[in-house]
Amino acid sequence: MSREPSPQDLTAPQSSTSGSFWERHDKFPAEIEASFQAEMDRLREHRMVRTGLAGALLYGAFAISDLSMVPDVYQQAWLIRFLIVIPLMLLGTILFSRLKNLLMREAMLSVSLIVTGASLSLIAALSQHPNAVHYHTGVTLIVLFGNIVLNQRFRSAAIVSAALVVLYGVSLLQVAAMSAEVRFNNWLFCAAAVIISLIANFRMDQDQRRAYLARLREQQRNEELSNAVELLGRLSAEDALTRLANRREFDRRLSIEWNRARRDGHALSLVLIDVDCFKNYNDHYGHPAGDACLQKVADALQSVVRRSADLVARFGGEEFVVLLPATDAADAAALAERMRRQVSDLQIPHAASRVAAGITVSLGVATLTPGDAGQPPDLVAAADAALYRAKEQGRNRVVVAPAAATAAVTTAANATPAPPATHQH
Ligand SMILES: Nc1nc2c(ncn2[C@@H]2O[C@H](COP(=O)(O)OP(=O)(O)OP(=O)(O)O)[C@@H](O)[C@H]2O)c(=O)[nH]1
Repeated sequence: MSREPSPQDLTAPQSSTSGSFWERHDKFPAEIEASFQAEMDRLREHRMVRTGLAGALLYGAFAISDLSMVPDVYQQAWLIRFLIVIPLMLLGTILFSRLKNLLMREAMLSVSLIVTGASLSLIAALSQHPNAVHYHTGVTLIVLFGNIVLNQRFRSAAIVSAALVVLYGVSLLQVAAMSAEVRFNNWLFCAAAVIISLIANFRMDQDQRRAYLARLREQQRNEELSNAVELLGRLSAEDALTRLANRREFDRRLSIEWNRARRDGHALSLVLIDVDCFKNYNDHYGHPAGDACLQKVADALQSVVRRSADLVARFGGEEFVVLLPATDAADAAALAERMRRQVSDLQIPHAASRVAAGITVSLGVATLTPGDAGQPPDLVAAADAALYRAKEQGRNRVVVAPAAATAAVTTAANATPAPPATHQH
C-alpha cells in the first residue's frame, strides 16, 4: 500500500491532455493517484463480499427464467449456473481480499464478468428453443453490474465492456432466426448500455476524486490548525530570547504547584536569580552581547535542574526564577548553590563587574508549605527579599529566606523547618 500523501503533495487534480486515451482524464499527481487508487481498492474490498453475493444471487435467480427461455436445455443451464459460474463468483469473492496486487484484482474481476457473459452465450447457443434468441440480453445486465455496481476502474470497465459487446455481437450472429435489423437493434441496445454505464463509471470516478481531494484538504487544514495551535501554545509559554518558560507560564505553573503542594502537604521552593552588575555588562559589551550572555546563563541554569516537575523560567529582564515542587529548603539551597557555581564556571568575561572577573549571579531561596492562608506571590516576595539580601551582602551568593519570612503564609501544623538564615559564599 502506498503511504498517505503529505499535505505538500496536495494539488488539484491535473487535467492531463498528454498520455494514452486511458490517461486522458482528471488525474492526481502520481503519489496521490496511487494513494487514491489504494483507498478505492480498500473500499471495493470492503464491499466485495456483499457485492459478490448480490451478483451470485441475481445470476442464480435467473435460473427461473431458464425454464421458459431455454426449456430444452434448462438442466445444462442450471449445471452451468450453479456448478460452474456461481462457484467461480464465490471463489472470486473470497480470493479478492486475499489478492494484494491491484492489477491481479482488476484482472480477476474482469475475467469473472467475461466468463459470466460467456456462460449466457453458451446456454443460448445450446438451446434450439425460439425464446433463446432473447437470452443474450442478460449480457447487458452484466455490463451494468460491472461498470456501476462493482465500480471497476474505468480502464478495466472499458475493456470488459468492449469484450462483452463483441461477445454479444458474435452471439447474435449465431442466431439464424433473427433479422439483421433486429440483430443490429439488439446489439445497439447493448452498446448504448455500455456507453451509458461507462459515462456513469467515469462520473463516479470524478466524484470520488473530488471527495478524496476534499478529505485530503480537510486533513491538511486540520494538521495546519493543530500545528498553529501547538505553536501558539508554545509561543505564549516561551521566552523568545532564552527559550525558557516565560513569566506567564511561570505564574500558571506556580499557581498549579501551589495548589498541589497545599493538597499534598508538600514543601514548595522557589529560587529567584539575578545576574550581577548586568547593566554594566550591557554598557560595556553592548546589548547584543548582553542577550547572548543571558542565553548562556539560561542554559546553565536549566542544565542544573533534573526533575521534570521543576521549572526554570525567565522572570523578566536579567532575572530568572526556578520553581521546585516537593523540595525542602535544604535541597533548594543546595540546588541554588549548584546554579551559582554553574554560571560562574561559564567564565563569561565581565570586565565591568564589581564582583568578579566573570559573570556571576545572586540567588534568593524561599521555601514554604502552602496553607490556607497566603498566596503564591507571597513565596515570590520571600524569595525576592532573600535575593535583595544576597545583593546587599556583596552578590554572587545564595541567601535562603528565614523561616519567619514564610511562616506568615503557612499553617502552624505544616510549617517548614527553619533553614539557615543565610547561606554565604
Ligand atoms: N541585553 C539585555 N539586557 C537586558 C535584558 N533585560 C534586561 N536587561 C538589562 O539588565 C540590566 C539590569 O540592570 P539593573 O537592574 O540595574 O541590575 P544590575 O546592573 O544587574 O545590578 P545588580 O542586579 O544590582 O547586580 C539593565 O541594563 C537592563 O537593560 C535583555 O533581555 N537583554
